[in-house]
Amino acid sequence: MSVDNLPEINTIGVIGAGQMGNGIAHVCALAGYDVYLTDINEEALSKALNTIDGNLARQAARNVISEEDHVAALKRIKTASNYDFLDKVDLVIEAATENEQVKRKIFAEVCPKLNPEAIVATNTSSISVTRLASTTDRPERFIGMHFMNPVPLMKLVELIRGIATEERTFQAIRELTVRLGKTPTPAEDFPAFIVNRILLPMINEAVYTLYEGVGTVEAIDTAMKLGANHPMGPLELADFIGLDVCLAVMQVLYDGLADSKYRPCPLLVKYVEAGWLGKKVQRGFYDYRGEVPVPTR
Ligand SMILES: CC(=O)CC(=O)SCCNC(=O)CCNC(=O)[C@H](O)C(C)(C)COP(=O)(O)OP(=O)(O)OC[C@H]1O[C@@H](n2cnc3c(N)ncnc32)[C@H](O)[C@@H]1OP(=O)(O)O
Ligand SMILES: NC(=O)C1=CN([C@@H]2O[C@H](COP(=O)(O)OP(=O)(O)OC[C@H]3O[C@@H](n4cnc5c(N)ncnc54)[C@H](OP(=O)(O)O)[C@@H]3O)[C@@H](O)[C@H]2O)C=CC1
Repeated sequence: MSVDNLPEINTIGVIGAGQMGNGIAHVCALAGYDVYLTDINEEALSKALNTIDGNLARQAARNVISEEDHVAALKRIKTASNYDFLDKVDLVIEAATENEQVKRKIFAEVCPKLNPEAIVATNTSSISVTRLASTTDRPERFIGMHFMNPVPLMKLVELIRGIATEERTFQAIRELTVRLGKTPTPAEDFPAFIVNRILLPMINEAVYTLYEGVGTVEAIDTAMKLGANHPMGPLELADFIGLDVCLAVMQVLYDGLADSKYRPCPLLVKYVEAGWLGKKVQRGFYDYRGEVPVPTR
């Protein structure tokens, strides 16, 4: 459906400066948008800017972008430790922790400070967009915009309409996605959408395979890399995504679809309870503290 006079998007606020937030800020700034990046954790903000700088430098060194693009993109990103910038943005992309209560609290604080026309997008991996939208003052201008990790490299963005999402909101975010150099794919608003409905049960099954002693960490990852041509083994990928995110998605699938086939593996639960959340904390199915990753089982 074509919709005239789509809302103009020039300035974007990104909430949550973890691995996804920094990737989203990176691609938005590189595409010419002004970006405000915020997080409850000030340390996360400086770490995110360093990561973005490093990733842009790597792209420039490999001639994917020019050095001028690198410098200009970095200049377009402002970090903020409060929400004073919100009246300046046309779009907020929420990329905070995968926890419904955290996200609801963010929307409750953010929405009253936004321009009434501003769009709110969530990068949630699994949570109902309709339910999140219903907690805001703008379900018509609320949408799921699910980027893939690592954001600067992955081409896909799943777009998820909530039940009330207006067509012009969908089309504006679709157009933005294309301007970011990504391919949008619509997904219906059911638990974990498309990619994670398929990918996360595969990862959970890999953890069961480890739990039941069918293979070691190394054997399972080697088997799937060489036997199924996956770029990363499932346990390496779980560490890369974050084991907390993997568990949260499995829990949403298990609760939302009420089917025991989505039961999170107890070993995945144990790793999360230990705080061994994967690469971002240097330990998960591999220990990353040395020169090369060492399997932890
Ligand atoms: C959980 C959810 O809600 C949804 C999800 O995101 S699920 C996760 C989806 N993502 C995946 O499945 C990723 C699977 N892995 C891969 O595709 C690949 O391993 C990979 C693309 C991440 C890395 O590829 P690789 O060839 O092994 O790595 P490497 O050779 O080091 O890097 C390839 C390029 O990526 C760049 N790169 C690697 N990691 C990067 C990162 N985190 N950020 C930015 N750039 C990165 C490198 O600079 C390199 O660039 P050039 O090709 O220009 O040299
Ligand atoms: N990891 C992945 O591969 C993918 C993740 N996603 C989704 O993206 C979102 C972010 O995930 P990811 O980047 O991996 O997670 P991270 O844990 O790397 O980052 C989340 C960041 O959000 C911060 N945060 C927590 N509460 C608030 C708040 N109230 N206001 C602002 N910031 C807050 C966290 O701070 P602190 O650490 O101090 O709590 C942390 O810095 C999740 O919804 C996730 O499901 C989507 C696609 C892929």
